[in-house]
Amino acid sequence: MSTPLLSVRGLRSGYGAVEVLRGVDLDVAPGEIVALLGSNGAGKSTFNQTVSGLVAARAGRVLFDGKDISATHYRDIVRAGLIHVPEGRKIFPNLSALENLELGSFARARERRAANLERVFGIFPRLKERTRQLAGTMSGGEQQMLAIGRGLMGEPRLLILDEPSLGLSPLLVEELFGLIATLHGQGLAILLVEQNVGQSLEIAQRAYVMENGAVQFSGTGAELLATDRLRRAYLGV
Ligand SMILES: Nc1ncnc2c1ncn2[C@@H]1O[C@H](COP(=O)(O)OP(=O)(O)OP(=O)(O)O)[C@@H](O)[C@H]1O
Repeated sequence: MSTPLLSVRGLRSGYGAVEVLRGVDLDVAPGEIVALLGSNGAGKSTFNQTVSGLVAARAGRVLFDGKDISATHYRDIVRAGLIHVPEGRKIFPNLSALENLELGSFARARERRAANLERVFGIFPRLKERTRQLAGTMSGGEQQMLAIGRGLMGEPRLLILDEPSLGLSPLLVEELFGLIATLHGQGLAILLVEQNVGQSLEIAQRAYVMENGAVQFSGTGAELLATDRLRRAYLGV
């Protein structure tokens, strides 16, 4: 593998007395889609939040583009180009769609805001029709597009998507995975946390399976599918 864009070693974190991550190792190469799989409560969101600086790392190293960001403020992590689209469509419901998008260039790429807005509208034409609508009144799918669009406004070098297909209709899920493939085609590196295991493995170059705060498996989708226990656990086949 080429020099990783994101390189995580021995990462530990948690909440108060609860230890969640128990020494996680994970890499994402430039331009790679990596799927992060695991059952509910395995620690995937905690991993994303720790890497993004929202939850403090207790031990271990997080290198982004070769620099240790394990103790860096989340704003400076965004400035470096690691942008996290959190689980649950955390948009600002009382701001318009346009204002939500503009907030995406608060810390990074502010001077290219207008050009990036046009780019996001090119990817999500539906958002262009709804710039003045309050984000909280948009449909679930529109809110998810808004959350991803806001992430793209900051010109990510690595985009972390936390369960982007959650609650979307099958047609929208198709559309979303097509979009993720398009972004990848444009050279973007993506860490994709998903419950849609089959579709994730189709577009990801590699996958990690996390259980109880530790990586139990890493390899290609084909290798994961060749492991009976994992195939049964994650695909039910
Ligand atoms: N703010 C918090 N305070 C205390 N415990 C938390 C907090 N957030 C998460 N946890 C606990 O950490 C563990 C891992 O949760 P996490 O959300 O990282 O898992 P996950 O793999 O993303 O799960 P899911 O797929 O259900 O979203 C769980 O036991 C959860 O209850």
